[in-house]
Amino acid sequence: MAPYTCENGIGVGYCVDDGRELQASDVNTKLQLPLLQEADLKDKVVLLRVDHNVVKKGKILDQYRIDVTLPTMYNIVERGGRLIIMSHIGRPYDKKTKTINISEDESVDAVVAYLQRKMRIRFVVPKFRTTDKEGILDIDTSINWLVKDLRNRKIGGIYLPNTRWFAGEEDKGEKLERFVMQLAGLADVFVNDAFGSWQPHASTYHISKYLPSYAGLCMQDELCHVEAVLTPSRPFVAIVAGAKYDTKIGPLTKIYNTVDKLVLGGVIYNTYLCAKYGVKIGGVQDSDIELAKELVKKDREQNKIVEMNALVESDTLEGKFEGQYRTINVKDFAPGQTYKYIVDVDPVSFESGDVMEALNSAKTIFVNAVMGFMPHFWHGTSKMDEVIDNNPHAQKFFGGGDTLQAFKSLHPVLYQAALDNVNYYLFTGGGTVLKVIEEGDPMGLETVKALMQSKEN
Ligand SMILES: Nc1ncnc2c1ncn2[C@@H]1O[C@H](COP(=O)(O)OP(=O)(O)O)[C@@H](O)[C@H]1O
Ligand SMILES: O=C(OP(=O)(O)O)[C@H](O)COP(=O)(O)O
Repeated sequence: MAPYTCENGIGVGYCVDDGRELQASDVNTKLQLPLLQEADLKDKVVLLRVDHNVVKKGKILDQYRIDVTLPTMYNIVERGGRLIIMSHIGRPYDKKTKTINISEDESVDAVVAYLQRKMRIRFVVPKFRTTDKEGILDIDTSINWLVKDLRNRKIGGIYLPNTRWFAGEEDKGEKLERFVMQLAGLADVFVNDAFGSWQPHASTYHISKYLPSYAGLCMQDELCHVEAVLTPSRPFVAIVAGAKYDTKIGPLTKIYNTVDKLVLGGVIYNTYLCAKYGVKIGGVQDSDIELAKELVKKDREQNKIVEMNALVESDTLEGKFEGQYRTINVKDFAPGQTYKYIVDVDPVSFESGDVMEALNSAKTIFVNAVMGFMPHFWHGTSKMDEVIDNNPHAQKFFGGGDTLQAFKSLHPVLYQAALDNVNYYLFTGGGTVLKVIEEGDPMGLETVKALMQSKEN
C-alpha cells in the first residue's frame, strides 16, 4: 500500500496496488506508441474504435470484449472527451458475390443496449441510407445534429452502425477514401482500442492518417501481454482451430516455425487433412487446399503437427440429429474418399498419447481454437479446455472472440477463475495474436504501425 498525500502535504489515505495493474511507466517503456494518456481530450470529440464483435444472431454471447474497453471510455469521458464509438460485427461482406448484407443479426444494437445498462448513459445510433448490395455509401450530414448534441452533452455518446455495413470500410479505392474523410470529419481525435481488429480497414488503419491517433488502454494492455507469447517458455504448443481459414492460414505457415508442436482443429484441420491425405471434406474449398499443401510439406520434414485421429462426421450442418453423425478415424483415410462435414474432434482424441503428451509437457500453450461446429458439436472443445487446465505448469493464453465465448459457455466456473488466475491470460483477439507471432513483433501489426506513423507526423 502506498500512502496518498494531498497537494497540501497531508497524508489522508493510501493507494491499493496488488502488483497486477499495468503501470503507465511500464507501458511507456514497452511501447513507443502514442498513448491515450498523452492526448488532450478536453471538449474534444473522440472517435473510438473498439472490437465489440460479440454479437451472434442479434445476441451477445460473452461481454468480455465490451467490458475490457470500459476503462478507455471512462478515461476519455473523465478527461472531458465526447465519445463516438465504432466497431465491426461479423463479416457482412460476401467475398463471392461482392455484396454487403445488412442484417439486424449483425447490428450494434445489442452492444449499445448492454453499454447503456452498464454505464447508465444514453447512446444514439445514427440512421443512414442503405443500398441493396453496397451497404451504406455515405455518412449523411444529418449526423452533425447529433455531434452538436454530443458536444453540448445532451447525449452521452454516439455509437455508429456496424463499420462493415459501410461500403468504404473494406474497400481499397475511392469509396474507402470518401468514408475515411467522412469519419475524420466527425472528430478531433482517434483512439484505437480494438486489439482484435487487426485487419487494416478504414476504421482501424486509414483513419490514423487524418486524425491525431492514440492507443487505448485495452490495446496497451494486450500489446504488453502479447510479448509473453513471443518469448514463450518451451515447449510451446499452439492450438489453432475454427472457421476463419482465409485469414488464418497465412500466419499459420510462419507460426509453424516458432512453435514446438501445433494442434489443428475445425475447418483449418479439415483443409489440412484434405491436403495431406487427398480426401474431400464438405465445406473445404479447393483453393484453400492448395494453400495448406505448404504446411503439409513443412510437416513432412519437421513433424510438429500433432494429429487427432478420432473425428466426428455429420451429414448436415443444420444441427445434430440422431443417426446423422458418427465418429470416423483419420487412419482409415484414403485418397479420393469423400466425407460429408467433419464437425468436431471426438474427445477421445485428446486422450491419445501424442496429444496428451504435447499438452501435458507444454510450458506455454496458446489457444485460438473452437474444435467443433458450435453450438451443436461442443464435446471436443470442452475436452480440450479440461486437458489444458490439467497442466499446472503451463502458462495458458486463450485468444479469440469465439474461443472465449466457447470457453465461457462450456466451463463457466473455470472461465471465471481464469480471469483472475496468473497462469491464464485471455486475449480479446485470436487472429491478432496469430498475426503478431507471424510478424515476430506486436509493432508489426498494421493498425499499430498506423498509430506510430500518426505520432511521427
Ligand atoms: N468443423 C467445423 N465446421 C464448421 N465450423 C466450425 C468447425 N469447427 C469450428 N467451427 C466454427 O468456427 C467458429 C470459430 O472460429 P473463429 O472465428 O476462427 O474463432 P475465433 O473467433 O475464436 O478466432 C465457431 O463459430 C465454430 O462454430
Ligand atoms: O473476432 C475477431 O477475431 P478472432 O476471431 O480472431 O478473435 C475480430 O473481431 C476480428 O474479426 P475479423 O477476423 O472478421 O476481422
